[in-house]
Amino acid sequence: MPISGEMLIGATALRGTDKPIRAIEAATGQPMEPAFGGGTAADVDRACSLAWAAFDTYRETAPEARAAFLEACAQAILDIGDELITRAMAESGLPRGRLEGERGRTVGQLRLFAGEVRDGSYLSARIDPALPARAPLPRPDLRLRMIPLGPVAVFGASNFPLAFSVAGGDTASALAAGCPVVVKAHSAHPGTSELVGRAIQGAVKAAGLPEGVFSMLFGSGQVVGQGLVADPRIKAVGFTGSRSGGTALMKTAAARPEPIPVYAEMSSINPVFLLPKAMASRAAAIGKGFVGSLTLGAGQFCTNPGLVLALEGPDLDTFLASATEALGGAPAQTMLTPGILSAYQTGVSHLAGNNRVRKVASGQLATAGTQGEAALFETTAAHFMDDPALAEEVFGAASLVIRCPDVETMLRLAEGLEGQLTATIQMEEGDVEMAKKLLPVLERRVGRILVNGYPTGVELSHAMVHGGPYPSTSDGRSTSVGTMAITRFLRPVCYQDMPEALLPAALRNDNPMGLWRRVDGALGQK
Ligand SMILES: NC(=O)C1=CN([C@@H]2O[C@H](COP(=O)(O)OP(=O)(O)OC[C@H]3O[C@@H](n4cnc5c(N)ncnc54)[C@H](O)[C@@H]3O)[C@@H](O)[C@H]2O)C=CC1
Ligand SMILES: O=C(O)CCC(=O)C(=O)O
Repeated sequence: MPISGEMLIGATALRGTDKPIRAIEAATGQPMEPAFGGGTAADVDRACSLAWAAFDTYRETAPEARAAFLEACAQAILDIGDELITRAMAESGLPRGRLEGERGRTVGQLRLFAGEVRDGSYLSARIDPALPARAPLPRPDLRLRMIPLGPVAVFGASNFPLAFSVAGGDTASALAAGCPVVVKAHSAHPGTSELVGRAIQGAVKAAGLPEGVFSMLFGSGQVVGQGLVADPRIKAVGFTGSRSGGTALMKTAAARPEPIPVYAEMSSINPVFLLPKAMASRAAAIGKGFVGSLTLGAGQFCTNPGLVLALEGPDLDTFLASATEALGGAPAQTMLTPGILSAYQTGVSHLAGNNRVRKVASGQLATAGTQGEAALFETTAAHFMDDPALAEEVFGAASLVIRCPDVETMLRLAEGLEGQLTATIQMEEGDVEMAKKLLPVLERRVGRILVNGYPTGVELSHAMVHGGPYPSTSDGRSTSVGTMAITRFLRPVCYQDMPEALLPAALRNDNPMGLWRRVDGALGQK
């Protein structure tokens, strides 16, 4: 499929007339063909108008039709073939194996949501039958179902050009909920975005759905990004990126005459707690495993383990020696964009230049100006507490180890952390008492707590939480990965004393959708 540089607005493809964007080949730093015309305010208006026009029809599609559409999107992405992988490799610098895996995850996500739509439990159907004889007052007939919020603006992420981008988790969950989607493609991978966008556009057409179910725009954060979030027909926002970008969108959304929810995944340093018995039994193995997670994808994961907390002592020295050795074998890696590389280098040089921080180890030296070198630093708990800048995310393969004098200090540091996507505990049976103290603190701070693993690599499943308190996300009440993500784009409506003829299928007496429903408080399939 030739990449044209056009935006996709409903069923049409057109060239934006605002400042053009070119992808930069990540490995060489050279601009790539073609140029992608940027969207204007008029393009935003057209995409939002089509999305709004599509909403009432799309939201009432039968479960089977919507599920089949999601599966058709997945198949259409696979049908692009190797061109998708080679273009994504060029634009992102990520290796083939990673992108093939990411494509599998993207497709798997769409299929998982197809299953969720068929299952129907997300509708949360509840029926409280009327109690006309209740004294002192009769109870009316009350029925609840979840309905979709409306068109959703989705911002593609730079670091996952497939799984968190045009057809990524936010798009999949919004479409599953019954919301049309307008994507602002990330300028780092416009060609990949166009290929995926055309696959979705084709699936919309083949399913006979209204064209406004999906649009995709290129352009600037100011015109297209802000324009979408301010548009009155957009009713929710999904975003993965920087804290400054996410908080700017939160402000715009909150300042609208009708404020809307923003689900922004932003910065997280994902603390790893190394408990004493685990360190006594396997400090060297933990050091090696940690470096594997730290350097995955050049560290460009929001789940990257950027902070390690451990007790002072010889086991910590063993951990550091092992991590140093593993880092010595870690090649420098191409980073996603010149901007992300330069932000990473600035973050690393701030740590290196901080006289309260010591550089422990480095990865192999860069062989090209587009590569980032991994780095490991250490400091003391006292210095960490004194200098809030040390808790800021350095997006890339850099991490800071905190030497804690005792368990109480480790707990105090945990208590002082900002909201995080994940926290990891490395522990053995003998660490249970300490872990019990840590757990309530972490529950208040993070979205996913894992034991004896590493935080990078999020599973697609029903119980997954990929979210967390601010600033890891703008709204810690939900997840961006896993089927629970559908709830972000839904709200409840209650139908009181509604005649059967007006009730949605989910709430009719004969339960034509065969849903599990809560009838008079009891869950059952009736
Ligand atoms: N924690 C995480 O998951 C991630 C964090 N980042 C961080 O973000 C930095 C920059 O990377 P990007 O991916 O380019 O993120 P970014 O936040 O700069 O951009 C993401 C998207 O939001 C838009 N945008 C940014 N600021 C905006 C604003 N004020 N108004 C409207 N739209 C706006 C951009 O045009 C782009 O489409 C990285 O160096 C890293 O620190 C990046 C990717 C993932
Ligand atoms: O760890 C993962 O698989 C997901 C990471 C992520 O969501 C991100 O980097 O934006």
